[in-house]
Amino acid sequence: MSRTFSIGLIGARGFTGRELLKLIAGHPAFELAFASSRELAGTPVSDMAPEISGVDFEALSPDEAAARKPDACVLALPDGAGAAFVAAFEAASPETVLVDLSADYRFDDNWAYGLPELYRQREGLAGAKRIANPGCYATAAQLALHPVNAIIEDYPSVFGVSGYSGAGTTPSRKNDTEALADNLMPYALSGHKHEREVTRQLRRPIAFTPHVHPAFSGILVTVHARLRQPVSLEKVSALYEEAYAGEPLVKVQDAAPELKDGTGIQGAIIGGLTVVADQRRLVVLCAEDNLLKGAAVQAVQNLNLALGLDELSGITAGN
Ligand SMILES: NC(=O)C1=CN([C@@H]2O[C@H](COP(=O)(O)OP(=O)(O)OC[C@H]3O[C@@H](n4cnc5c(N)ncnc54)[C@H](OP(=O)(O)O)[C@@H]3O)[C@@H](O)[C@H]2O)C=CC1
Ligand SMILES: CC(=O)N[C@@H](CCC(=O)OP(=O)(O)O)C(=O)O
Repeated sequence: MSRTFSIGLIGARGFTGRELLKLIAGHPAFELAFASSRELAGTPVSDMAPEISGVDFEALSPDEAAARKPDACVLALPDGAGAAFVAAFEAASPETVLVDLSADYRFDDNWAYGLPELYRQREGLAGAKRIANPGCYATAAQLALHPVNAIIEDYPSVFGVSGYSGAGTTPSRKNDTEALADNLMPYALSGHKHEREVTRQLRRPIAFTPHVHPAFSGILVTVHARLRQPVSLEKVSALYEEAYAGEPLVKVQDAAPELKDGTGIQGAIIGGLTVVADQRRLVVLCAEDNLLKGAAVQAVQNLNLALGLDELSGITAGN
């Protein structure tokens, strides 16, 4: 009988929290230790995740959560809300693996940056104790750019669209379905946190503009990059095929993925590779689900690596 691992979840009522509940429930080696939600405290988790019985949501303080000493705890909280929980675990249960979904620790060298397909070795994700989960657009943009990062010039442009679930459960214009109806909503035209995040990881500036689309979830990024030297489409395609050959969650295809192709899948799709302008300009697209590869699925990959399990355990490999 292989060992099971106790997993705590803080922010379980959120859009990413809901997806994490489903993944934890379906994971062969995970057992939900607790699910924290202030609003839903006292109600059964099965109301949100029917696969999980016998557990109620709790409104746990940081100290109460840390005192439970789970093998791992996922923080699915808005930016800025996780620090008290991190401090409590550092004090009372430092051995607990922490995976944070917010942007709070992505720029902290003491936390591993958890995009396994690109950085599992560089970041030492296997056995890591503190893992910062990448942002949703940042995941798609890096999967699209990393294979050609050495042959492009600065300032690739990234046009991103995300479903409104990306804005979280706190009401805002970005998750206002009436404002979004028949609309496409640009925001953070420059300086978005994912611009800084991708720049830090790829060590090059990018020009990123996000937009919200009317559907609940689904991310599509369209990238334009200038090539240092003329490169044929065949050579560029070979770079992507090689980069993701052994990665079941990243599919490389010829056709440009549409938004819906990435919605609801656990991985990401790269496609639409185009080389124009005397072979000096590259176009590439990436589609994913902001709540899955953009958040919860990636968090499970990171939990698996941190706990010494197969990286895709509990995840249906591929798209
Ligand atoms: N949505 C997405 O597509 C993605 C989101 N992320 C990031 O993941 C994190 C979670 O995202 P998401 O699920 O959308 O967020 P939500 O806002 O939907 O959920 C967060 C939950 O945390 C709880 N919460 C809020 N503030 C506090 C607090 N101060 N203390 C304790 N609990 C609190 C709330 O539940 P309650 O009030 O019931 O306690 C809330 O429902 C965010 O940092 C987000 O930026 C990352 C990638 C993709
Ligand atoms: C539509 C929308 O609002 N999306 C969010 C991205 C969610 C996310 O990945 O945020 P973190 O980087 O904090 O994890 C945004 O642009 O801020």
